[in-house]
Amino acid sequence: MSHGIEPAVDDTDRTGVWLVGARGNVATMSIVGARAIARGATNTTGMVTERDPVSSLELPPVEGFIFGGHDIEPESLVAQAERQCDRNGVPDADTLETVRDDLVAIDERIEVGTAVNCGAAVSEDSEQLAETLSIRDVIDQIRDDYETFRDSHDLERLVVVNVASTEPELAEPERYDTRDALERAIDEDDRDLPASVLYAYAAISSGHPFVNFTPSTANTLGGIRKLAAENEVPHVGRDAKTGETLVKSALAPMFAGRNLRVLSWEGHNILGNTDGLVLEDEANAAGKLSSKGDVLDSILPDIGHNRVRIDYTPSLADWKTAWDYIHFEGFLETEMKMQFTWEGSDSALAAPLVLDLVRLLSHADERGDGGLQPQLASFFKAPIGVDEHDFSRQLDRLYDYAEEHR
Ligand SMILES: O=P([O-])([O-])O[C@@H]1[C@@H](O)[C@H](O)[C@@H](O)[C@H](O)[C@@H]1O
Repeated sequence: MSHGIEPAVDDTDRTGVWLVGARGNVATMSIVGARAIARGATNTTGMVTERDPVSSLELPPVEGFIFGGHDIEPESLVAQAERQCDRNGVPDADTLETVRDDLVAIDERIEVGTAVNCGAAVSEDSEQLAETLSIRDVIDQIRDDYETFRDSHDLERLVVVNVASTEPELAEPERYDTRDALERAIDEDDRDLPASVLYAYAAISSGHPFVNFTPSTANTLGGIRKLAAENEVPHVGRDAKTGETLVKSALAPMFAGRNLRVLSWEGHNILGNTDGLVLEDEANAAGKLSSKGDVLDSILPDIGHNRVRIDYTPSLADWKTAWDYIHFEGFLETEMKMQFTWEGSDSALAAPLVLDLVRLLSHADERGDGGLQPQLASFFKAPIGVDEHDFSRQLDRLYDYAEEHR
């Protein structure tokens, strides 16, 4: 039995983290971050689970995480991390050196995945599971990869996290609203099902908690939600709230609370990483644009004009800039303006949340709490099954949960 190179903190608590899109920016930064924490090369700033009251829950230590994953990107994890270090300065060169051997070991556990129905922007120049396989065969292969990983590392639990590029939206998702309809579609080799659904189905039908960090369809399908509820498997999503939308969901309640009428809110996002490149394709961008825009519609139902743009600016690499212009009206019909600029390292904002979500879903799984996890809504732009978008109210739910279960 190989435990890989990473030290486990406690042999009875070995949590496996299976990243779909394991060589992408967010996955690479999550792995680098977890291993840097384990090796004492960085601290846990940015992790919600390291702050009271959430830190009082019994959560698996990040130092004990064992990583594996799927990807269609053949270039190694080390090469990805080196590129991020050179282009973005994150991680810095010293941190990268500290975790380099870990990355080499983890890279050997990354299996070839599928990008079926992910659009040309994602699947060009990739290595993929053979297109001749049936949908059922692809699911079986994915499940096999999960189980081999779990068994060979003697894992207590395996949490699957989708951090792959955003897929185009699935047309008529209500076709798969029941478990029967979804399973029949799989048996009939329905070629409309996208990769995220296959990964989510493989995970949840095998009893593995699932996180959808992206806007892709995955566990939002009715059939998958029913399967998770019936099998009591915890799952959560979708589209992590890391930057501009995080600020919006904290700021918009202020306008609502003071009865200031927002006439227009323009949000312009520019970034130069692979996510930005994929989102150049209109079909892939549709889901992201709607989860970013819907937050304001829900907090400010009488908003006059609400628009979000995302543009690819290659030279910015992973440094995402958002410029928001808010035109609003106050007493005596006085028109006023507010603007803000957010400049964030896209992956460094996302990575600690990946680690938090693995810990929190493991906690739910350990307690036997299956199905959706509404206490985790603050992590997402479009939390499945939760209508509340106000960041501080969402956080209250998490804090109440932590107080109750500490
Ligand atoms: O969280 P946020 O800054 O509003 O939204 C962001 C998107 O605008 C961006 O395109 C994507 O790359 C980020 O991962 C994140 O989802």
